[in-house]
Amino acid sequence: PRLAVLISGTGRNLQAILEACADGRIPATPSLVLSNRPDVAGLQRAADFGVAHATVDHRAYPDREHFDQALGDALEAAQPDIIALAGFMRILTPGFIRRFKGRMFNIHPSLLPLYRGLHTHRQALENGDTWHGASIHYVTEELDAGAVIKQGRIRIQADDDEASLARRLMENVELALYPEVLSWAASGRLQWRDGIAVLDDQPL
Ligand SMILES: N[C@@H]1O[C@H](COP(=O)(O)O)[C@@H](O)[C@H]1O
Repeated sequence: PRLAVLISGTGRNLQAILEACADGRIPATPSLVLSNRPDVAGLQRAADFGVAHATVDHRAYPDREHFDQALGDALEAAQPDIIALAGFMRILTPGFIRRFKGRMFNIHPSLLPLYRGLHTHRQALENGDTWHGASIHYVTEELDAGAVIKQGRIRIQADDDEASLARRLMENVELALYPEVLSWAASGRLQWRDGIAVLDDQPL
């Protein structure tokens, strides 16, 4: 299968995904990396792996609909079977989501359904939570509300601040979580059935 990845910045999740494709843990071919921001570190990571990459700059479009149309056309041209949003920070329109629904995943840095949207680390700290985590879910029209496939968690430490919590979550959870789920999707073990995530024929 062909895998496309959408990014907006640093690309640490992208790096973990491309490494897992390169060593066979994800049985898929990365066919395109798309960014909505030019000159971000993630694009250089794609270049280092020899993966096709491009920018569709959201600032060049009059509104979300026109941007999403262009983004969707660029994505479709790469004929991806699987699409991974990895630190992609644009809210996508329903029209775009319907175009790719059932084969599009996102990583969100919270234990969904807790803390949809932004500032998840800050909210977990402000609420005095014991646990914090990340979730891989299918992308649907409602933000961060698609079927959750897998989560990983860490215990919040007394001396944690937003930066340390984000770093520990990335290192201890996110970088392993996404390659595992994408290996399920690429091997055909994971399927989308009418809004439900199904692994090895068992609803999750
Ligand atoms: N959606 C969130 O944005 C961050 C992106 O980091 P990177 O993968 O671009 O380094 C990650 O923490 C991801 O969960």
